[in-house]
Amino acid sequence: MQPKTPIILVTGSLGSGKTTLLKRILRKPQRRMAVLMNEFGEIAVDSKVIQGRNVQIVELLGGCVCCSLTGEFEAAVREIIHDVQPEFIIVEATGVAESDALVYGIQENLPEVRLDCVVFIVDAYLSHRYPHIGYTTLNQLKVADVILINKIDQVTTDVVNQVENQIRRFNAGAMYFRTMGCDVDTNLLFGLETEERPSLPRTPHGEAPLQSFAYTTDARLDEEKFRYFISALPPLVFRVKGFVRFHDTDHIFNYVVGRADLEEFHADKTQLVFIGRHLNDMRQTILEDLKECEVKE
Ligand SMILES: Nc1nc2c(ncn2[C@@H]2O[C@H](COP(=O)(O)OP(=O)(O)OP(=O)(O)O)[C@@H](O)[C@H]2O)c(=O)[nH]1
Repeated sequence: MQPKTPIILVTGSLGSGKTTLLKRILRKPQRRMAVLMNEFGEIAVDSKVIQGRNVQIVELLGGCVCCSLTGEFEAAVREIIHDVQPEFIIVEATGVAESDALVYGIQENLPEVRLDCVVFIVDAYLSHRYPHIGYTTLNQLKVADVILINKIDQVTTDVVNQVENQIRRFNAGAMYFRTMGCDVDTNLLFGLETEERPSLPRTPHGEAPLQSFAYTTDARLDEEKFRYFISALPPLVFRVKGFVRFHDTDHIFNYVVGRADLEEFHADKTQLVFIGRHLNDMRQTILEDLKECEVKE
């Protein structure tokens, strides 16, 4: 059984740092990733070009592939999955005015993929100088799960606060990161790694650090209780990822800032990694709540 291919959508205004983030993600050498772009040739490439009907694929060194859209988006995604079987697809959605339509299209029309995370990148300097938020930006902003306030080296902390406050008015539910050169921990952001990392000492630019912990059990969980538990997770839990076993089915479980996804998949045990801010304070309660979901044999 092949699990769904996760898609990460990277949006943001011109010059905000989308390619910078992509390059950071692509540094993970051992993952097979495909990057789908509207424009071609931004990322330095070396080697063979595969021309399909809907997509032009360039094999990069290190197992990543770079794909440029030449036909329909959905057909291109299918072609990529068929031809290169990536572990992740990253879509740089430059110039996509209707991000909500793209998100809807992915969720409704592409059962072979799972929308993993929608990232929106803000240029802190430009957002301060030109605070008007246009239609495209607003649309991208509203559907984002993760918002990077980037280029904070070019402005004061007060300005960063102002920019963030203005943006939060349109999307209060997203997870915010203040970055220079999009320096987020991409492993955590996109769940590229699943093993437990109990506490992450890096504190980027005065923000509370991300923390994580894992929960593992051989017991099966009561589905209804688990769904309720997830719906009641505090907003500082940014991501949950792993496997969950119910009465008669096993699943891959993914949760990103309020959006949960269960996909049937064989698992030997329930194993979940929680990532968020101030998690160490909530860890005990979360573990106790999960214990309550366990079905007693
Ligand atoms: N000062 C500063 N420059 C940055 C930062 N992040 C990225 N840049 C620079 O900003 C410029 C634009 O970054 P890109 O990553 O190419 O932006 P983009 O969103 O992909 O640009 P388009 O594809 O043209 O929309 C590049 O010169 C980056 O090196 C940052 O945090 N601070």
